[in-house]
Amino acid sequence: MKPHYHVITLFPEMFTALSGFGVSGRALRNGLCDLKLWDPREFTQDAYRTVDDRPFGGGPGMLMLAEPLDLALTAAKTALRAAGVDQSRMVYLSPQGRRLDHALVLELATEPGLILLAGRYEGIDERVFQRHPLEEVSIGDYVLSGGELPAMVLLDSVIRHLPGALGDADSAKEDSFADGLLDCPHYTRPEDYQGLKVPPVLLSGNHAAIRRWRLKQALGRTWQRRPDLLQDRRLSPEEQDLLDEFRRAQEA
Ligand SMILES: NC(=O)c1ccc(N[C@@H]2CC[C@@H](O)C2)nc1
Repeated sequence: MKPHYHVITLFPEMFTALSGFGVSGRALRNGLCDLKLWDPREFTQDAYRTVDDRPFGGGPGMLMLAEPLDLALTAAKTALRAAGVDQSRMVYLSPQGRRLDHALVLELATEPGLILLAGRYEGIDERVFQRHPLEEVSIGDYVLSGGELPAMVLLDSVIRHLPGALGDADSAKEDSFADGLLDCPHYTRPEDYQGLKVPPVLLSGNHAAIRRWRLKQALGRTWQRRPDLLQDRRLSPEEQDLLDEFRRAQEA
């Protein structure tokens, strides 16, 4: 059953960046999933279609009003139920959230429905969280002007895991983070670019040696750049040997 992704956003046109290009665009076009955008402004009842107001207690900027968000979230839930999806995970993108990582992406990729709330201004009225079981998710420790780009980052990474989204060739791209390591270096034609050569093993046709070389490079890079990832990852005897080889070569 294809997953249904619903996003509450004041700027639905931004989402052509996801729906109009590449892997995510093809997945949507091919019906591997669908995307529905809900503009809170459509759920206002005043003549000025007001979606924001000043914060109680003072302070800079504006906040998104609870009512238009509450009505839009409820509309999305109702649409999902009509499509046969009873329980959808509801996510609010914010720097206060759980960090998005491979594990969370895999979890979200199994959901038949997702409702994402992309905020603007300084944020949203807290009472929205009392009306809806929103989980907060962050794509990193920095502040953005809106939740739309984080929503698209989340959806792009999730869509890549849907069956059929990636051809077999591309799915290798997932392998590195899937096995808890950084990616190895990549090379394509020409064999000699401005005097810079391709590692001979990659031209050897010896697939066992190529696999080992790539694994060694991935282990070495992870050790150099993200040793924290190696904390949580047991190494096989072969992997330990390859990493030792890499480190000895570094020290030589
Ligand atoms: N790091 C992140 O994932 C992130 C998410 C949202 C965001 N900004 C929005 C604008 C107002 C409020 O809704 C939150 N910034 C950073």
